[in-house]
Amino acid sequence: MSTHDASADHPSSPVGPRDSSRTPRFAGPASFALLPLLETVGTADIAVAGVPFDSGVSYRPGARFGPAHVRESSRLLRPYNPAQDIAPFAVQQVADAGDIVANPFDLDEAMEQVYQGATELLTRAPRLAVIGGDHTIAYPLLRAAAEKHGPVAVLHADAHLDTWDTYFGAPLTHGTPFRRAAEDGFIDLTASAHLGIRGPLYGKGDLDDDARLGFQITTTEFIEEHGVPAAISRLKQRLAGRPVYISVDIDVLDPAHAPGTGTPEAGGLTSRELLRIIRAMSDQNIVGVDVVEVAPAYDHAQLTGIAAAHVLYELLSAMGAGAPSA
Ligand SMILES: N=C(N)NCCCC(=O)O
Ligand SMILES: [Zn+2]
Ligand SMILES: [Zn+2]
Repeated sequence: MSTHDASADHPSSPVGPRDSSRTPRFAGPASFALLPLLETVGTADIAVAGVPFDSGVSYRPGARFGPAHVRESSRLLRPYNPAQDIAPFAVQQVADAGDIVANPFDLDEAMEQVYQGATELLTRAPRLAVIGGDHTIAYPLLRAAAEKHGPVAVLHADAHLDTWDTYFGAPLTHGTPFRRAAEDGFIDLTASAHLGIRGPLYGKGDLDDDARLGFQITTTEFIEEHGVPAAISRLKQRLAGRPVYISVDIDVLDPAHAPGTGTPEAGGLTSRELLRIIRAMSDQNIVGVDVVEVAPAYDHAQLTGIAAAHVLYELLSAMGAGAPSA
């Protein structure tokens, strides 16, 4: 066990998480992984930001409490990740930027606030790791990412396509962000993929619409049939060489692994499968990530919060190992 931060011996190296061998990890406020606040370190390589917003949901509400729950569930994370042989908070400065505020009563204004908030944060940290919030927030986050990098290859892990058209006539909901982002040119549709798709649809046409947009689908059945390594090489072939944005809807996991979510679907990935797939993305140029749809009111024993915290930790590790973002 290390008894000090990465920063203690090397003042110029990144400021690491609060040292939980000196201050109990259950004491004090919960930033993500007990990381320093962005306002303390000024600038960072990656800013972790919450977006407590769930006015886009079609079923169970509550993802507005996701950021606080994932932070609270992340206290046990340790500084060294043996699975990727990396200390993600020592090789890069990661800091918690707090929450981007979004109007819960005006979805259009909220989307603008998330876009502006992300854009402003990108002046202080070149890459963002966002905790949702419902999946609607991927739209303004992709807008901000595309403005910086051009259309991004999206790796979208989710039980749902999220390329539906409208709900009750509303164009922006948590079931539609990738359709809107595709229409607006934020996504490189020659290199984007859904992972973990399963469950009932409104009709076969949902798949036709999605295919017409240009996404590749790796279903849960594909993983069951061919295994995780085959899924990984399929995804890598698809993404290769592009700036990659990874959006993880926690409902990609089976409800046994992540019950605390708004639209759960049986038959999902295990957290072990998802973590392994994320690790394999460490050779990609990951320019931004989000982990969304954690709804703590439906969680038990922090199962979903801990899964989401580990997913984000693995993403941050992969970003630390991967190609530069610029
Ligand atoms: N993005 C998430 N989690 N769910 C979308 C579900 C859309 C529906 O109610 O059909
Ligand atoms: Zn989903
Ligand atoms: Zn989703």
